[in-house]
Amino acid sequence: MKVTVVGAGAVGASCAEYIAIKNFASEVVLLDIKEGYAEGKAMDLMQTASLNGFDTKITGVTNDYSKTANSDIAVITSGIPRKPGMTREELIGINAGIVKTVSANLVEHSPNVTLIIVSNPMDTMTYLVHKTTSLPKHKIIGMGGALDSARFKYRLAEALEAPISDVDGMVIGGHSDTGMVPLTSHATRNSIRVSEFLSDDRLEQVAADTKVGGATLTKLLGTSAWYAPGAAVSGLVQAIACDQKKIFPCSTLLEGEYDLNDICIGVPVVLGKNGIEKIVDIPLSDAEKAKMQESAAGVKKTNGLLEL
Ligand SMILES: O=C(O)C[C@H](O)C(=O)O
Repeated sequence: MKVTVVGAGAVGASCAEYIAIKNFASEVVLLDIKEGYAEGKAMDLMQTASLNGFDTKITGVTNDYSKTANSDIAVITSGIPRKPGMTREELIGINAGIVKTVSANLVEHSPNVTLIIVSNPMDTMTYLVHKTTSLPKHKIIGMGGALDSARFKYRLAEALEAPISDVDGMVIGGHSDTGMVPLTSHATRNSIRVSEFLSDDRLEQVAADTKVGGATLTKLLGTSAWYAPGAAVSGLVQAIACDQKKIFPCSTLLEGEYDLNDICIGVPVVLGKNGIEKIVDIPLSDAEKAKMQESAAGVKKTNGLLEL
């Protein structure tokens, strides 16, 4: 199993590290445009192999896509991160051109690759990859919901004063400060609905804190987060590589599901060796349906800025 990670910045390197530590891939190629940078990160990570007990071979390359040839899965983290006070949508001008070039190069050298898009604004970048590559829709996956759901579970556990392993919950919709739809009515603590433990006001606060999860970290760190994004990507890569058939919310092209068309947005999907193997249509309340439509309108507005 060969995995390429494009972009050796904090998110790309953290993603490569988690993939290696989970020890399911034979090879990870880290690619960056900055001369020697990916090579350095790869060497540093390889020097943790004996300490962390993994056999994954990590190599770094400077912008040489021939070294990514025949990748099974490739992750695109390239582009610029946002600064405090910015929205993800503001990155479209720079990141769209980068994601278009990177995805074309990856597909040229690995025509059967499954792509995972992390660069922001992620739902729009995922749509761009659909519009500009020949890959089938099940091989184009946007990573946002897995991360947002992890942040939702963190906030739920905090409110419940419970261990995170007791908590389950999912965030669908667009990966944006206003577009996320945390499914509070579906969230559980050990199979019991969290509404049995938390007031409506507290649950609303949990949802609000979840939606600005990335912005909160960007303010604290001066740039966007990397550990949870890297871990979330590694979870998707592992589900595909190991044919786990796990359900994650991912951004995928919708053709009628959730009453949406011609848009990539986060919905629950089954991930296995074929990439997205199924879109799971779950029943939503009227309020959740309305939020999903509102979220989709925001994503479509950003998609409208693409020069296709
Ligand atoms: O918040 C960001 O800009 C980066 C990423 O989308 C995140 O949610 O951490």
